Amino acid sequence: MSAEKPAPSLTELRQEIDRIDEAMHRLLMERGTIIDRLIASKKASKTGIASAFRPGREASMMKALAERHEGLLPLDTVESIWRVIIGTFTYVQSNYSVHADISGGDAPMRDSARFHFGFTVPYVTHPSAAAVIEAVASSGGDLGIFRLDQGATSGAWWRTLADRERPKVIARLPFIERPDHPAGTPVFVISKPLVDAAVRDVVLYAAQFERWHRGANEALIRLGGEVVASAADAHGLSELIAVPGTVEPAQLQETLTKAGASLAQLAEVGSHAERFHVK
Ligand SMILES: C=C(O[C@@H]1C=C(C(=O)O)C=C[C@H]1O)C(=O)O
Repeated sequence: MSAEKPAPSLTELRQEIDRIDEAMHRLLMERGTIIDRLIASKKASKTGIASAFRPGREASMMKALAERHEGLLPLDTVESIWRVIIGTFTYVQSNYSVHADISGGDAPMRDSARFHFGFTVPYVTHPSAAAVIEAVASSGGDLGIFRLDQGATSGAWWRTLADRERPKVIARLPFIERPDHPAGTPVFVISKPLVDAAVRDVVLYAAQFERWHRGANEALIRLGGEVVASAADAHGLSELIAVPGTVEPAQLQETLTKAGASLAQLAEVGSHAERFHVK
């Protein structure tokens, strides 16, 4: 009969945890030592350091994290830890605030901001998407967040992003989509234009129609696109349309026109990374 190995003592297990915690903390501090070089490199880039946020890089890091993850630690936990790390590392490169539209309630927006950017980054509330857009437009390098599923009363907020210098949508959160996400309210992130640092897997357009046709919906879906939001106003019907970045504006215009919609105006209002789902 072989003697059973005695169970490790609590003291031994705690020593093991202390060793791992110290190693993790030292690695995080080491990650921090890269910041000065990151700042210098971004200052030299075309986009500059006004906003250090690089949404394409973040989306691919979050996707890699979800694909790599295994074991008993919930994905919610590792995702939130890395969101805080990344949001804070972006903040220490160049301070920013997150402006949130709380017209649909503060709690889901606060959860989203804290989950995706942490507690070090200031959270500033506003009564509407329009107010968030203006706050970002007059800031140095702040971010704004608002819900995709705005009520009809919020109007066609996306139209105010159309001019070249205006803020643009740069990300859609959460990066890792799944049922029961702990901060899963779908939100757009806006910032001043990121020039060549924007990710263009999905491109968003403000489209103004004199007349819409149901067939245009199906034609849009065949292109891999969708209507994200719509609002009727004095100018007719205004839609926020998302299409894959590979679709040229002329192709989008032709597709909608051929399907019977009478398009008066089409303007790009931002772009974001390809959406990523896990079960
Ligand atoms: C570090 C960078 O800056 C930001 C912070 C990131 C991070 O902490 O990993 C990733 C992307 C950027 O939004 C970077 O551009 O690589």
